[in-house]
Amino acid sequence: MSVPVNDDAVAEKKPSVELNKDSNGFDVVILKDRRGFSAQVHLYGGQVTSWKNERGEELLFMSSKALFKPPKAIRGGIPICFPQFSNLGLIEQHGFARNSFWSIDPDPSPPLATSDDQAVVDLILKLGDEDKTKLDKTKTDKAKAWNFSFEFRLRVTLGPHGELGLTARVRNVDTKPFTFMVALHTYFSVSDISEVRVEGLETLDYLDNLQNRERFTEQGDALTFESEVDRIYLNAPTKIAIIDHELKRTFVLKKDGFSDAVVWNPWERKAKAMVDLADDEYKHMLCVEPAVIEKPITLKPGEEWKGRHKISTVYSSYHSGQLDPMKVLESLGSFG
Ligand SMILES: O=P(O)(O)OC[C@H]1O[C@@H](O)[C@H](O)[C@@H](O)[C@@H]1O
Repeated sequence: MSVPVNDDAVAEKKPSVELNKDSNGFDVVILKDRRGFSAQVHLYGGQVTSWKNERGEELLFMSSKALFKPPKAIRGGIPICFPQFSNLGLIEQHGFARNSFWSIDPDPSPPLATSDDQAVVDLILKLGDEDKTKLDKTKTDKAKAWNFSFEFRLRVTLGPHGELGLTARVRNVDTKPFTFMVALHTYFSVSDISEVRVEGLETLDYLDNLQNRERFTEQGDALTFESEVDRIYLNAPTKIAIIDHELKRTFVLKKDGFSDAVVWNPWERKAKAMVDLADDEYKHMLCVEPAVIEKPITLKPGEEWKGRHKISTVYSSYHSGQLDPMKVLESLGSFG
């Protein structure tokens, strides 16, 4: 059941999209839908940094200590890991997309678009032959180790029911093949990590980043959290649900083109060691990230890869114990 809205008020509003500046002077795109949902996308990182519902409540987690200081990545929202995940390669941790300045994509035109039921922005990060020299100067030596001409297009959409959609497309415009990993490192805002469970990953195999990426099989009914978790779930299904008992709110994730899903919470000790996360903030965040890690993608010249990530919220009157834990995903069958 979604939160009731006044249909007359909804009919009067139109979706909107505009380019603006944040308080640090960074370029941001603000999307608004008819119901009062909104999203903010920073051109720095091509990163969604806010997604709010019609009551103005933030649905993504953003650290109170996030640094808006390039080349540091912004801690929260949806950073993009590309062309490498974590330290699984020669270049910097999680790649360079999250600390590069993206542009508004002039193709398709117009790049900031609205229709009756959605607001859209198209961003691009590219490295063509003519850009290589320019980008090389701004990149660390490590990033130069992945030196191919590519175009990464990101479409961010705020849909008719406030759902947030990200479509990622990577095209090889080089003369040589290249291989990459990618993750949409989504930080969800949760009431209290101890009150949250994740459904959809039961019985899957995962690589445990805390144990030298050894392979295990998930045993439990659903994932719950009582200590640090850092796992790459392999061949993850299309739908995953994050159920927040305290808020009676479920995030429904639908993905396409991303074979894996990362689940991460740093917990107390690691949070304390992170300069851009307050000590207690690990309690209010959970990362669930559509990703391609175990089997990286190779594109020949001219080829393109596409992946989609769509998130929506469902509010329900159930609370812990009232609903069969295995049935939440099934009961969300109408999600398109
Ligand atoms: O601190 P970073 O580079 O943003 O990474 C945060 C976390 O990102 C997760 O996706 C990884 O699985 C973790 O291992 C990592 O610690």
